[in-house]
Amino acid sequence: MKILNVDQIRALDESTIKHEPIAPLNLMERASLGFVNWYVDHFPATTSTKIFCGLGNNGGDGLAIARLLMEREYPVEVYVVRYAPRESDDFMHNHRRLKLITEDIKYVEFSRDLPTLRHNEVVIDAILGSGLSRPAEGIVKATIETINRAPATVISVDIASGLYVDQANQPDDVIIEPDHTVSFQLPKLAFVLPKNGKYVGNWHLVDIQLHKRYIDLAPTPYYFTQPREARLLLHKRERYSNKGTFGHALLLAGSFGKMGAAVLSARACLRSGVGLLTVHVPQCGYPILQSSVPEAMCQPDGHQTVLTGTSRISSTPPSEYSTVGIGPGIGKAPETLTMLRELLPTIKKPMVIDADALNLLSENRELYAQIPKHSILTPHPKEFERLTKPWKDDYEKLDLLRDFAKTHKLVVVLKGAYSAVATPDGEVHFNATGNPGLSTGGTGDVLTGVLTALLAQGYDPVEAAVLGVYAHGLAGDVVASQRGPIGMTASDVVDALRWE
Ligand SMILES: NC(=O)C1=CN([C@@H]2O[C@H](COP(=O)(O)OP(=O)(O)OC[C@H]3O[C@@H](n4cnc5c(N)ncnc54)[C@H](O)[C@@H]3O)[C@@H](O)[C@H]2O)[C@@H](O)CC1
Ligand SMILES: Nc1ncnc2c1ncn2[C@@H]1O[C@H](COP(=O)(O)OP(=O)(O)O)[C@@H](O)[C@H]1O
Ligand SMILES: [K+]
Repeated sequence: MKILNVDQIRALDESTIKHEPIAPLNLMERASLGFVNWYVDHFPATTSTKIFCGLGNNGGDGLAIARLLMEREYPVEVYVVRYAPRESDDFMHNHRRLKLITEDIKYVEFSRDLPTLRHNEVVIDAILGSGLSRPAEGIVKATIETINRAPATVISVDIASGLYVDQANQPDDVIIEPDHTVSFQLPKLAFVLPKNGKYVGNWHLVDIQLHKRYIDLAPTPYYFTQPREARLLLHKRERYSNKGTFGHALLLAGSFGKMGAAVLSARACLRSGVGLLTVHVPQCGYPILQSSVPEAMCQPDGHQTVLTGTSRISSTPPSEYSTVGIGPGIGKAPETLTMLRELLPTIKKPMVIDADALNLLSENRELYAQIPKHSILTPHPKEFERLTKPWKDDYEKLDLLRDFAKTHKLVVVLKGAYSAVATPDGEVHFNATGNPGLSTGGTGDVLTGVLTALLAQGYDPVEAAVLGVYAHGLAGDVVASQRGPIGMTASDVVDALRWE
């Protein structure tokens, strides 16, 4: 699913109006009805509902929503925030229609006009939408602050008032902090950026049949991966297959005190369909890996506690494996850096690079050029900052991410809520699955195992990253639904991996 920018969203509305064709007012009615259908599904008709409307089309939506809810006998109060002398045409039209069914529309010009908001009621925020062009001030600001202080449940129409669709807000901007955002048809970039979490709440999309052809043709670097789209990437397992069909992966992982990372990663790799797996670990990890992951072959390093790449029992060079995954728990010993330095130029196929392998790279940036093209790197934000530089906001971080992936021809998975998969072509695919239960040690090691398995099976690296990140997050969601997010462990995530 595409994520469009604010100009495209406006053009999409216009294209729908022109090509369907549909009158602007009827499109507003459709959007408002979409919101109301969602609302009716979530809140009973006894819910005391206060709707705050601005003077633009977001406010017009609010007025139409008020009328539609009154027709359904919800106890509704309407407040029009009068911050400007002029209203939009569609606002005016909906204002007239609402006046036909109620005399009781309240106007907020001064703070004293604001009502008291209680915990058992719902506030619908239709003050400002995608037309936001400057920070909230005056009575708009006072209204937003009052709503944010209130114990009521808050639902924003389309986007929280005060939040920009696709550009950074300033730290002192006043923005609605909703419990839910109900938006129209397509997600907005603002919804998937970590710093905006409290200005979005849980977000939901209602389909208002905007012009499909416009969406299909609209150029954008940003996508949001839906379950249907991720599942389409899954390769079928052929009936006449054998373990050779699904590749032989080499995983370089673990060091003294961090063998758990190797175990988790290896288990996840095996749970993700790899044909054969060899894990190269320091000698101290040999008995651990052999006993806890019997399905994997284990190759002890020449060194007792860290990886050096040498092995007395190995005759197969890393370049001969279907793919190589490196990083979980390896530490940053000088011998391990030497191993990485020697390894990279020999590998000609995309590989997976995570954790301390990324940190070693960031401390030795001359190695960037040696990373096999289209390899998958899986930094969390701190690791990504080490690989690049600090950013001032999430938008600058996104630019850095796209730039880094393009410049070095890599697939970069920037992990977190809505993990972002950046491609060598400059696209970014945000992931829909996952939850805060995954914020626990070892889940990143699990992801490395998953991605290594997919590359070994011959998946295209971008598809491997999009599908792997999706399946990893989904496994986290399955665990959260069974035992709640708080008690989730990385081992649970491995066990919940499913490929169907
Ligand atoms: N265009 C369409 O066909 C549709 C639009 N829809 C709704 O329309 C909204 C966009 O409508 P508008 O473009 O009128 O935008 P808004 O409703 O966000 O209002 C923009 C108006 O407010 C002013 N403004 C911007 N920032 C302000 C600030 N900080 N303080 C005070 N005034 C400010 C602008 O100058 C402009 O006059 C969407 O968010 C959505 O809710 C929906 O009804 C779906 C269909
Ligand atoms: N709040 C969250 N919502 C969704 N996914 C999350 C969240 N927090 C963490 N994750 C996921 O959990 C994993 C954590 O990886 P990482 O930070 O490398 O942990 P570790 O180093 O402990 O293995 C990533 O895949 C990340 O996307
Ligand atoms: K709003």
